[in-house]
Amino acid sequence: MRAVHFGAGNIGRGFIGALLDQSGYETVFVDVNEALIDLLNERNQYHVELAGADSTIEVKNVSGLNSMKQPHEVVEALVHADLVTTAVGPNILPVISKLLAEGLEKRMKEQAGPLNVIACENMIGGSEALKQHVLENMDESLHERLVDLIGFPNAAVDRIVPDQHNEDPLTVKVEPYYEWVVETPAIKGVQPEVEGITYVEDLTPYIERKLFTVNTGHAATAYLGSYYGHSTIKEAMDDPIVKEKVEGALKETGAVLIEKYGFDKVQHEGYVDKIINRFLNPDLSDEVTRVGRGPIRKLGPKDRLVRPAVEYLERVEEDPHYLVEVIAAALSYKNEADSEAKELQEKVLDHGPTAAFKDISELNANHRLVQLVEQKYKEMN
Ligand SMILES: NC(=O)C1=CN([C@@H]2O[C@H](COP(=O)(O)OP(=O)(O)OC[C@H]3O[C@@H](n4cnc5c(N)ncnc54)[C@H](O)[C@@H]3O)[C@@H](O)[C@H]2O)C=CC1
Ligand SMILES: O=P(O)(O)OC[C@H]1O[C@](O)(CO)[C@@H](O)[C@@H]1O
Repeated sequence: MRAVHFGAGNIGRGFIGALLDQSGYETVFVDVNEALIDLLNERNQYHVELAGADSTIEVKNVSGLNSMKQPHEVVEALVHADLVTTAVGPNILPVISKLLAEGLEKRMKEQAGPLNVIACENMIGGSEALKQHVLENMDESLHERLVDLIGFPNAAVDRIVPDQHNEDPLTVKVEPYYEWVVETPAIKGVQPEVEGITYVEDLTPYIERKLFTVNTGHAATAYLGSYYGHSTIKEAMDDPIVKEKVEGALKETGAVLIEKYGFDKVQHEGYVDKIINRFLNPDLSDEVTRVGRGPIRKLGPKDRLVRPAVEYLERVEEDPHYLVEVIAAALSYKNEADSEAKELQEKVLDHGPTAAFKDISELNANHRLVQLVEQKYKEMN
């Protein structure tokens, strides 16, 4: 079996690639990082270290293609693939969709077999969004065929893989925990057999529970951590002021999730505790700059901060004080090395924090959340 995976980064190598190998796939990584691609082709294998577990996984049967220099080879690989996965980041999905559309078009002309494309990104509806980008890059006469033959099942992926510099650039250190959930209704043909995938009928509760707990908690730690002068997630969580506020934010998202999906309160509290312990893993050093990367995306209407805060106002009918503070910290977040953080601070400077937040969150000026954030931002700056 052959898999084509876009993005040979932390999650690509440290999570998806490892499971594909364990499931018997030969994996072709497609990336723009020439050094990584060259090394993958030189060695055809790499190591995944499980942090704190003193164990290493050898990942074999891998190779690489440079999408900038070898677009024709990528198209050919897509024609013969049994599965396509991505872990490139939400903002890169439109970028890879052009080549993906070309490959799928050729595949549909040369063979009629169905195929599934699974976007493994931190976003709601990632595969569906990729499908829309692919359709935009494909002649309309082929749309019906694509919809019939190519499945884009949405997925939720959870494994913390910090940025890292290892002696061997292919080696990647990951936390032992992982969860990969894929929804079944959109699958075409045979359900891909991948060890570690949990298939579910309805992904919504899983992706929302994950995004509004792991990712809200992580983002809260990053933005509050940065506000209080910390540089790593562990350092931030060791600060009782930050920890109390992160736990408060997760109580608010928990209240939304419990009300919305009927989760058991005690079980959900156990899930939150487990996640906070994952943030505290002493064998992983995660920078607040990685976890806080892309603050404009993270302040978006459907993402981990604004969406649960809006739903808290609607469902719990109280003010989400902790989430408001996290949002105000996110609006205050500065990092010259992060293009979105720079753009955010330019927006705040040019238009003021309230107009910047209103624009990014797509909320009306008179929305209660906008008013609360405006007030909190003033107190904090
Ligand atoms: N790192 C983590 O702990 C987790 C990350 N995720 C999600 O996984 C996705 C990837 O994140 P990471 O692996 O951490 O990022 P990363 O930056 O380590 O990897 C992204 C890879 O995509 C490659 N890339 C960029 N442009 C490309 C293009 N046009 N074509 C092909 N490849 C391209 C980059 O060169 C890089 O190797 C994101 O959506 C993230 O939210 C999800 C769960 C955990
Ligand atoms: O990858 P993103 O969406 O920029 O956000 C970083 C988040 O992704 C993760 O790497 C994995 O869920 C978390 O560590 C963090 O919450």
